Amino acid sequence: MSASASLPPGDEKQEAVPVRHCKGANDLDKVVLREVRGSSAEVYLYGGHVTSWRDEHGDELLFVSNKAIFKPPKAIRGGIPICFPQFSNFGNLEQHGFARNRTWTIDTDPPPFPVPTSNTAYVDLILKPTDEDLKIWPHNFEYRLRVALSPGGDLMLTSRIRNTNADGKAFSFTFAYHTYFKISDISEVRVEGLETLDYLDNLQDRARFTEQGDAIVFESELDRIYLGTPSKIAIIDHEKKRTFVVRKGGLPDAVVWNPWDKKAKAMSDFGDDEYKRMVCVEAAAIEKPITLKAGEEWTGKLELSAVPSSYYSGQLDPDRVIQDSSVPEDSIS
Ligand SMILES: O=P(O)(O)OC[C@H]1O[C@@H](O)[C@H](O)[C@@H](O)[C@@H]1O
Repeated sequence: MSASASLPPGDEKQEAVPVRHCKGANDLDKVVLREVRGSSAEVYLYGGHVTSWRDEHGDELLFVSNKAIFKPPKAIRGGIPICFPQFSNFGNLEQHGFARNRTWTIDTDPPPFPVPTSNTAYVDLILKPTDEDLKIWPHNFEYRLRVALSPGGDLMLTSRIRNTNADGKAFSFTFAYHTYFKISDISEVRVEGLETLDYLDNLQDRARFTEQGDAIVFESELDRIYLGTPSKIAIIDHEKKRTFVVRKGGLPDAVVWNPWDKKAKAMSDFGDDEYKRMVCVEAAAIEKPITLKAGEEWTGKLELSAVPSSYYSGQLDPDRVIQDSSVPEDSIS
């Protein structure tokens, strides 16, 4: 059942095919991945952007705004935008870089890649700079993104970015998988795994603080870059009795963001009350930009699982959450 999406655009009615290339909102190309037990994911070629991840019951796990604009050049509000080659305004490019509003292509012949376990549905995408891109960021690169859905329904994103500069020049970039998780109610959610860490507070000119709480809870706007984080972070949704587990490799930092009411109202592509149903926890490399010499490649991985909260019952101690891993460490870093 493993398959890459080299299939021609087709009709979504043929349900059994695990990887399907078809049309999404506003006729944009998208790829649908289906896993044998019923979970699924959707990836738009616009942005190389995952817009849906559903569990085996069909429950959506990612937040996408009802007001999201599926139309270039605006990035899609929700899902997993890719921030590259710049996170936020850490540089002279547009906010969060340009990868999230470029149209990627399906990579039908990616270079050797660890073979996914059988029954994994996946698609390989590629982004290369256009002449226009090279005017604003004068570096040649090949960005290969694999989006995969495991037989258990875990969503796995692997980014491989190669410096293909012919002039031998190095380049540096910052990066984030800007994941919007769908939650029952922001007041019922806590994020564990970031305790005692230093963070830069985007709401206070990026001043540096040390996290004092047992876990992050939300009572107002929050916009922080946690530094040097463990490879595992848990988002616990008490009302839904569901825990999202974020595992990351090659991405030392983690951004936590909720816009709260005022900023929600200021965003044209976001509903006034939608901040209650989302939280962003973003695996990132920000404080220390990644530098690639000509010919070098960097890999950044994200693995998302959704498990019943009882899975962690009695072991919400953050150290336990971080150390208890069902994924071998070497498969993620
Ligand atoms: O509106 P954008 O460009 O998608 O950014 C959304 C948010 O993205 C977060 O990653 C930033 O920390 C926030 O400061 C920002 O507001």
